[in-house]
Amino acid sequence: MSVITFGTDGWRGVIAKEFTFANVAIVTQAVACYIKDRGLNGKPMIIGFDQRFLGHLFAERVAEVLAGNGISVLLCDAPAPTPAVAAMIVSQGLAGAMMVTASHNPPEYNGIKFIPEYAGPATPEITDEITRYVREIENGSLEVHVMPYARALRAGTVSLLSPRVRYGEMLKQVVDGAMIRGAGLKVVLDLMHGAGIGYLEQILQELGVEVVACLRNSPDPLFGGELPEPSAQRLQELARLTKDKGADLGLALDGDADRFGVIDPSGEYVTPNEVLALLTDALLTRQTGVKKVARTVATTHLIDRIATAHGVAVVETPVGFKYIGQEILNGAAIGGEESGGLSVAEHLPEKDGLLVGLLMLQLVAGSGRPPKQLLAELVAKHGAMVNERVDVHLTEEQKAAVLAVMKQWSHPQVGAWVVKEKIVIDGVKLTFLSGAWVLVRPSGTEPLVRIYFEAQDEQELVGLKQAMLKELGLSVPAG
Ligand SMILES: O=P(O)(O)OC[C@H]1O[C@H](O)[C@H](O)[C@@H](O)[C@@H]1O
Repeated sequence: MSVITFGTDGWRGVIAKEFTFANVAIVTQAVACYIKDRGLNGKPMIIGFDQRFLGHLFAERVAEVLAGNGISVLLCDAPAPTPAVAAMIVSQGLAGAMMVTASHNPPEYNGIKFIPEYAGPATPEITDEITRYVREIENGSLEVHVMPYARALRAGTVSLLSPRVRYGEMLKQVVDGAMIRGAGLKVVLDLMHGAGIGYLEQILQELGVEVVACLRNSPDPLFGGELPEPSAQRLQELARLTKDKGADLGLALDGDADRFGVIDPSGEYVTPNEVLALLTDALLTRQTGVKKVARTVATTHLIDRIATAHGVAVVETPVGFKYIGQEILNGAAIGGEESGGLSVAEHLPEKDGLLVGLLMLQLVAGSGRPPKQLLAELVAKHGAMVNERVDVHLTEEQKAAVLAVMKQWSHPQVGAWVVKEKIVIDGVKLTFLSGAWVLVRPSGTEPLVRIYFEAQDEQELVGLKQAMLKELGLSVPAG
């Protein structure tokens, strides 16, 4: 069986096991076939990579195969954020991008994200097409074409570029730089040894924001023994420093800088759901004529309450920014997801952790209030929503059993909760008359089942969680 499959966000594998130079060449050849099919091979492609082990060499392998197919290549001269690479597609009118990254996966992983010419994540239709080419290459009916790297450089088929300056300019066009500069803000950063190194600090400096401390600001392919994931649990040092240094915000990025982490000056973690709600409200307050916003099926319904209050529609998508990106292309002014992805139509249909940092600074600068205070005001207006995600490690059999229970769900109630609707756009979601909901779905990036809960308060959340886990035959505690 082939080890090359595309999950929620690209192809990922363990380095030297599945993620080998040979397999990178196969995936690249398949992408080259797709590009040629679309008649886009007259335009260059950009290749980026993050701080992972041998990232630059895997990127060179990608360059050799694209060059072997007669496609000109702009290769990043250093690790770069995924959104900076995607931004170059727009700014330079490119055929697409290939980003060598495994995002927040453990250090032994690497991967490839293909970003087509619309500058957002590839849709499943596109990755299915690429997978068909992968299979043809694997069974020998298509060949991999290679131009050795040194020759491609000499011939000018491959040239090096740094997206930093141009990307910084694009970001600064989306935010109100004068407002941010005028507020004299201080921040603490946590770059998690990732691709945001050299990018976020520089852009903040250009915007007159003082970086009082910067954690994990050096390349480390082992990520200091942790996952490069900006979750509450991994941002404790950032939280402590943000509070101790009297900073206005703590900002973090994931391994390839497309996802964000935000800390309130009180040292409290601001969840992605909360950030999405705050930024959706800010955008809908600032912009008139917005028709719709987008969120995934796993994301807080507080967004719906905010959008409804502004007379704006909400589109619910499966999990994965590839779906949100399509909605942004189709007119959603802002879109985001619970796992820490967000972007706006004025920018890119690709999630961008740096953009979120700047938008949060703009929010604090404009309101003069910290995120948690702004959230309290939102809750006072729209009612509270509390949420939790439980990630459960299960055997394949247990996983099938849990998903089957949900698929076949027909009872009118879960414990005391009366079912309003069963939604099956990704896993199975039950919404309840109380306004609470639960979603059960297999992860596309990790061997897990994710169970998401949302309720009006902690007490309802705990009760619903107990009732649902009991129905699923799971005695798993939260967290
Ligand atoms: O829940 P999963 O299928 O594991 O996906 C979790 C997340 O993985 C990646 O970061 C994708 O870019 C996101 O769009 C997705 O939300």
